[in-house]
Amino acid sequence: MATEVKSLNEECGIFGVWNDPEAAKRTYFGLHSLQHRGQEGAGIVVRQENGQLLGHKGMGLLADVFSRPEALDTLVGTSAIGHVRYGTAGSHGIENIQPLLFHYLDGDVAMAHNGNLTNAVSSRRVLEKSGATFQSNSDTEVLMHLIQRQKEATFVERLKASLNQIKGGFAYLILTKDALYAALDPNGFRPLSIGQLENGSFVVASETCALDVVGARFVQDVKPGQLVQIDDNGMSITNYTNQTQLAVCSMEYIYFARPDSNIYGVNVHLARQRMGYQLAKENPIDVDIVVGVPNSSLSAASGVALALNVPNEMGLIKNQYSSRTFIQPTQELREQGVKMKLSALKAVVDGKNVALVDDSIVRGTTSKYIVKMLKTAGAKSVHLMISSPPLKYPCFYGIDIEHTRELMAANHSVEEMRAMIGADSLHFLSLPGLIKAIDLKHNAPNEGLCVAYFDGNYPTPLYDYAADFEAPKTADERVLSATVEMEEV
Ligand SMILES: O=P(O)(O)OC[C@H]1O[C@H](OP(=O)(O)OP(=O)(O)O)[C@H](O)[C@@H]1O
Ligand SMILES: NC(=O)CC[C@H](N)C(=O)O
Ligand SMILES: [Mg+2]
Repeated sequence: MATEVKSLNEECGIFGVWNDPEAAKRTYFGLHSLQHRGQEGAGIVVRQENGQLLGHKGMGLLADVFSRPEALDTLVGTSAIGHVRYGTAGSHGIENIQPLLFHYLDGDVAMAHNGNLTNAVSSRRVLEKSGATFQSNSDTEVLMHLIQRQKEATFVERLKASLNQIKGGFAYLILTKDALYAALDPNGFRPLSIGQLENGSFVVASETCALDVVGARFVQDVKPGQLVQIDDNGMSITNYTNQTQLAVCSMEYIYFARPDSNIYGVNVHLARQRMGYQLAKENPIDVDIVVGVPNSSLSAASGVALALNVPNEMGLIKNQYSSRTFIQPTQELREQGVKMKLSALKAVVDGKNVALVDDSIVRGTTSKYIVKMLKTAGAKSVHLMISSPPLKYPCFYGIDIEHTRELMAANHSVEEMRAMIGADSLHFLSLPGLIKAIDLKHNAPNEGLCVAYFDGNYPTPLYDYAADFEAPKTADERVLSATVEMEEV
């Protein structure tokens, strides 16, 4: 399967609007600002005047999917939802591109989902046994079939009952002829914000950067366990469950979200800057310049430079046209991908001791290559500073972090990693340092953050994933298994 060069894969972006004459175009602009969250495919569904839903979707970037003006012009209606996808479950084909659209006798339903359900496979098995026929093979669709099987009288009641049956991470937007619904999982793993346009219409989006782009005023974040209903009477918010505890994904702050977004009132750029600041306070190294790895680490690099009191220099350039490089996932081609993406500035790094700042190490491909590149460009020494703790555990709630076996930090000590990467020193931000830097101050474990990728403490049971979950081996276990393998030879 062809895959993108990126090793930390994005998740999905969702956007919805109710009662706006420019619903489809508004959704297009909102989705455009969420493009960083998913590049596999995109789609928009509108509610037409007769109450029926009409959609257009395709593979690739939003601008490719809507490259012909007619595609957007035919989506006439005053309410819409849209989606940009990076798949976490099911195949990567057109059948799983969202919004998913269903036609029933009592009305059409469309849904867009960011997150990953942890009980989708087992739920689907039960649903199929009782006669359900799925149109896709992604986890998202399970919710629709659950809704159809509930006995309650109203759609809202059936929806609430179904939301209590799905597990894992989800931010859902659901469009019917009567309303736009937004629902967030009981841990609030994924961000979701409500805004209001000048004409009074409500919009809902994965990130606040999408509210800004369509000219909406921020109203509030959707909270864990909430169901928001927006219709011609305005907006109402209820809870479909009271068993909630905030555990918003810390990787949103570290890497995924756009720097101009705010999640639970915390600006992403400033949080990254504080991560860098804290990282340098924990590791006060002696260098001449700080260089951030573009783009996602530039905020953290500014914080490192501030704390070390040395210049923050542009020692690396990112080719802005390389992000769509789909290649076969071999290590050699991955390295070629980094080469196409980043170049060193000899004029800046020659003869310098460099603090190189990146937000994370997944496989180590980027770091290994950049350290080599900076040294080739004349850097005297390269000290790699990572503005998050070592990534050791996979994510099951909606971001596609590789399997344990591919995570460098799950399989090697920090000193082993340093040697493999070829850096003069290697430093990570501590977990308490990360929590302090994000500064959510929420009354929940880790101040309301999910940090399972770093400490393996998942806030929920893993359901369908529990059996296959491979915890990283300790150093002793690694030695033991290597010995067993040798004996077997
Ligand atoms: O250790 P690795 O396997 O190389 O993965 C880590 C890198 O991946 C991410 O960047 P990415 O290249 O995905 O995108 P970015 O340009 O948005 O930072 C992350 O910011 C690190 O730089
Ligand atoms: N990255 C996501 O949020 C993906 C949503 C959904 N699980 C899908 O695979 O389509
Ligand atoms: Mg990067």
